[in-house]
Amino acid sequence: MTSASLPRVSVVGLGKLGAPLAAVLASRGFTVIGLDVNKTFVDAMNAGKMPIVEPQLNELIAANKERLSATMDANEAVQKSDASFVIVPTPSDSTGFFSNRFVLQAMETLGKALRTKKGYHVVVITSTVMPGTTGTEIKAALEAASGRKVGPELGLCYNPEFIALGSVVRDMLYPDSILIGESDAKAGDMLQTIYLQMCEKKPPVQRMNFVNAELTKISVNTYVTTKISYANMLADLCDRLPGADVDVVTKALGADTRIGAKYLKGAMGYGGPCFPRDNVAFAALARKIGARADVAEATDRINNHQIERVSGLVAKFAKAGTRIALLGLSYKPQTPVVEESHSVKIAAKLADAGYIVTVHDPLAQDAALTVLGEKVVGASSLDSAVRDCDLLIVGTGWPEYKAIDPAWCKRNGQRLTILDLWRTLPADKFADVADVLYLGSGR
Ligand SMILES: NC(=O)C1=CN([C@@H]2O[C@H](COP(=O)(O)OP(=O)(O)OC[C@H]3O[C@@H](n4cnc5c(N)ncnc54)[C@H](O)[C@@H]3O)[C@@H](O)[C@H]2O)C=CC1
Ligand SMILES: O=C(O)[C@H]1O[C@H](OP(=O)(O)OP(=O)(O)OC[C@H]2O[C@@H](n3ccc(=O)[nH]c3=O)[C@H](O)[C@@H]2O)[C@H](O)[C@@H](O)[C@@H]1O
Repeated sequence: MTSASLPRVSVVGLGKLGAPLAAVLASRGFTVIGLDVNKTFVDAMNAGKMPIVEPQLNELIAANKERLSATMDANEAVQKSDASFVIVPTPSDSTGFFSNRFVLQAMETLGKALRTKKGYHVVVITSTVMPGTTGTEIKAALEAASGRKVGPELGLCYNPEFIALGSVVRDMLYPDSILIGESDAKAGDMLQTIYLQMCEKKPPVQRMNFVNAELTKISVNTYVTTKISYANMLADLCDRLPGADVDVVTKALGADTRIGAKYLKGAMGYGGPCFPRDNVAFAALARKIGARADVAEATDRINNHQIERVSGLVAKFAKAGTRIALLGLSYKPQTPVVEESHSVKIAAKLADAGYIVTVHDPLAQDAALTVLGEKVVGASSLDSAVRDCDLLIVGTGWPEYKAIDPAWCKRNGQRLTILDLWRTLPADKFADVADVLYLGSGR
């Protein structure tokens, strides 16, 4: 299709997910206008450089400038588009439910703008929302603000993304499948057309009603976290069984196609802005409506237990007052995000237990220090962190740490203990100077 024959798209919320979606759509020929309440992001998109760490993002924005713009004016965004993707935050509340307050604000501004727009428009909710809310409060807010009924003149879809930070662009271009919850076939057809043009390899498209799509989104994340906690439960077992090695067991397990090898590494727990909260939301929903969610609840408990598991192990090797260097603070490598990071939680727990903790991260050190405050000290460099400690912990498996020089680990007549939570360091390289202990293997 030519750009002129494609639907024009607006993306509401130019954050970690919205900015890459806008850039990927523009790179596939769509004319895209971004809308955000944050002027910094709008200006940055117009200047061609977003302050978001995501591979390929700024290259795509720069290469597709002529089809990509951003505004703070909802009227402009609505007038210049046929479909609006809403990707605003849905923070968890104290009960574990996601709050729709930003989505409802977006319905209000989009709805008002739609009052003066002629012709068909589809509103697509991409933010993760609680099952049962697109067809109720979100639809009601859109209809009230726009003065239109969802139907022939106004489409509504729930269309979550299954992308992981650090590979957002690739995941958008090559998704396993596309999930569309639709108000009616006309709305779903337009969204399917957009995806079949946007994705490099045409994915299967699963179309359904809103609630099934909403449930599928949090079920995928909840199921995957179950796999991770299962692997961590195995790792805990292997720690205590002489000769056992969790990598050997999970490799064999994953070879069974009913199980599969992905997300089955027995190591630390899962963190980040999505996995922990989606799992908790799933369980909270089940409890609210009288269903059971024992698996999700156990998954969360095992995940939280990983912090105790590591601090218990540290206590075996080090007394309070010991200088510990903790390397890696982001919730996974290649991102500055520290939300629900196990490493950050471990750093706080060790500091509270009286250890002297120095932390290092290639990208996330400042963000982590904002959370940890003065409990810990930020390292001035990787080598100083390694040289000036009595116990070294590799908490997040950044590839950079593979290059640690064994000479930095030399201690006067003593061997350094290294707890390598993700089995990142090549143990043999350190054989002369340090004992590298991997979690998940019986010693
Ligand atoms: N980041 C991720 O890896 C994924 C996020 N999600 C979901 O996507 C949603 C957004 O997540 P992120 O992009 O990470 O959030 P983010 O916080 O990085 O970005 C959200 C953006 O929305 C803007 N915004 C807030 N209210 C607005 C409004 N009324 N109108 C216009 N813009 C508004 C903010 O200024 C911000 O730029 C959440 O529901 C999240 O659960 C889903 C899958 C993956
Ligand atoms: O709903 C979301 O927002 C997204 O959440 C995750 O994406 P993300 O959090 O960016 O990152 P992942 O790479 O999946 O890692 C999540 C966490 O799981 C951990 N993990 C991963 C794999 C594994 O075997 N074990 C394990 O603990 C990682 O270290 C990390 O802390 C999902 O992978 C995406 O499909 C989903 O769209």
